Amino acid sequence: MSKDLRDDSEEATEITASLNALHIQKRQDYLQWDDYFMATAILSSKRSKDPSTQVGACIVDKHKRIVAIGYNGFPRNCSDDVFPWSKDSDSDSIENKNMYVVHAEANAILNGNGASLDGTRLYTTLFPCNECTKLIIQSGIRNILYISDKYSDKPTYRASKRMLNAVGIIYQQHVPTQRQIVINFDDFTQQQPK
Ligand SMILES: Nc1ccn([C@H]2C[C@H](O)[C@@H](COP(=O)(O)O)O2)c(=O)n1
Ligand SMILES: [Zn+2]
Repeated sequence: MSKDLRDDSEEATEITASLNALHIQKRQDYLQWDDYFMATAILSSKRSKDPSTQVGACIVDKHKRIVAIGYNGFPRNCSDDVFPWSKDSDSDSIENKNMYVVHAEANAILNGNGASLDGTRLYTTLFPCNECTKLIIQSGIRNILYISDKYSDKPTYRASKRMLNAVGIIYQQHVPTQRQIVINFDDFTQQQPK
């Protein structure tokens, strides 16, 4: 390497070091988009009252804008304290929660406030069932990212994949770029001016 080039690269390193010291370089550990949207779905799932499985969903348009969020729960005005959370009784029983729960994906689609969902991506913490898949297809969602596929052997979920494959909606398991995201309210309440 010529002396001039070495001098230049040394100077660049020094400038980077000075900028780092002044904290005016952009942060490197910011959330990646897919992690951000899936984390939003996870945060939404925390609102669910279902004692066994909490599901969250987040719908994002092509401009990376969140257009809707949802989680699994009973329909509006069907009290969480009156309707049953059990699924022990047989599936046809009116004491089975599945008679009443609106799935996270369905709630997200319904929460879209009438905005077109054409060409959007769905981030969901659990693979969509066949009923939600019908809504996903009809609403124009084109991609699905999910975390868990724990019910993949059930006919309901096999039917989902059959429909998704038939219409060419792409689904893939989300691979996070960071293992965890910690939310600590104290980080903000104790923030000082810099
Ligand atoms: N893709 C899905 C699948 C299920 N849900 C909801 C429906 C129930 O509230 C709960 C599953 O309960 P489990 O059978 O595990 O006791 O999750 C959903 O919202 N989206
Ligand atoms: Zn569903």
